[in-house]
Amino acid sequence: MTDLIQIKGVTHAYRTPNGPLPVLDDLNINVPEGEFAAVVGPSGCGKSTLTRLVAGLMKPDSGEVWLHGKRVTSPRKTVGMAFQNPVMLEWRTILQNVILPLEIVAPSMPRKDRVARAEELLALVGLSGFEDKRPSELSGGMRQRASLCRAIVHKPDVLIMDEPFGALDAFTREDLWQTMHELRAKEPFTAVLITHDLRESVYLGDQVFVLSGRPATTQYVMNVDYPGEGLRKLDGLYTPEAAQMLATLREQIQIAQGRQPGPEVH
Ligand SMILES: Nc1ncnc2c1ncn2[C@@H]1O[C@H](COP(=O)(O)OP(=O)(O)OP(=O)(O)O)[C@@H](O)[C@H]1O
Repeated sequence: MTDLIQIKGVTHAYRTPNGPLPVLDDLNINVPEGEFAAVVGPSGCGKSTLTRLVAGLMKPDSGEVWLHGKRVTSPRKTVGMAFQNPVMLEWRTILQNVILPLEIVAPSMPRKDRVARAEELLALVGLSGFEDKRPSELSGGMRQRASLCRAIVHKPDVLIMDEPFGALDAFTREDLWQTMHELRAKEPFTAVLITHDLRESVYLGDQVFVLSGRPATTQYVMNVDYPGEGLRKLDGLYTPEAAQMLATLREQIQIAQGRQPGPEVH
C-alpha cells in the first residue's frame, strides 16, 4: 500500500539578505496511513519548515510532497494543524472555536451536526461543560485540548503538530499524551509530530525520525516497539526497553548536533 504521507527528496533553502540558507537537503519521510510519525532534531534544523511544506503553505525548491496519492502544491484543507501556542479567537466560545474549520471546509453541513461533532470531540478530551467558555477562561492545557479538537474536527487526512505540548508543565503534558492516544483509538488519524522531547517521541510515535543538523536530512529512523499491549501506558516509559530506545535517540541527536554529550534535549 502507498504511504499516506510521502516526502520525496525534498530540498529547500530560504532566500535571506545574506544569501540562500539551505534548510532541508534531500529529505525523505514516509508515513503509512494511521501511523504517528514523531520528528526530532537539533534546534533550528528545519522541522517547522517541514510542517509548512507538508501543509502546502510553501513549495520546496526541489523534491515532492504527496498526501493520499496527490502531490501537494498549495494549501490543503485535508490537513489539521496544532501549534505550541494555540491561536484561539477570544470573541468566540470554545465550541465556536472548535467548529471553525467545519465552517470553512464543510459550509453546507447543518449547524446542529457541526455542534454535535464539536461536542463529541470536546467530551472525548474531557472538556464537556466548557463549551460556552471563552478561551481566556481555560488553562493552557485545556486550551491545547480544545485546539486538538479543532485540528481534527473536519476529519483531516493528516494532523500536523508543531511542539503542541512544549509550553505545558510536565504533568499536564503527560495528561495530554494520554489524551492523544485515547483520541487516536476513537478517531484514527495519520500524524506528524514535531517535538524536542524524546520521551514524547517514543510515547506517541510509531516511528521516530531523527533529522540531522541544518540542512536537515533523515539521519535515523526508529520503529518504536513500545512495551506492553494495547493503549500505551506511561509506565512503559520507565522500562529497560524504553530506556534503550531513549538512549539510542539521544545518541543520534548528539551525532546530529555534531558534538559530544550535552544537555540540549530532555
Ligand atoms: N521565512 C524564513 N526566512 C528565512 N529564514 C527562515 C525562515 N523560516 C525559518 N528560517 C530559518 O530556517 C532555519 C530552520 O527553521 P525552522 O523553524 O524550520 O527550524 P526548527 O527545526 O523548527 O527550529 P526549532 O527547533 O528551534 O523550533 C532556521 O535557521 C530559521 O532561522
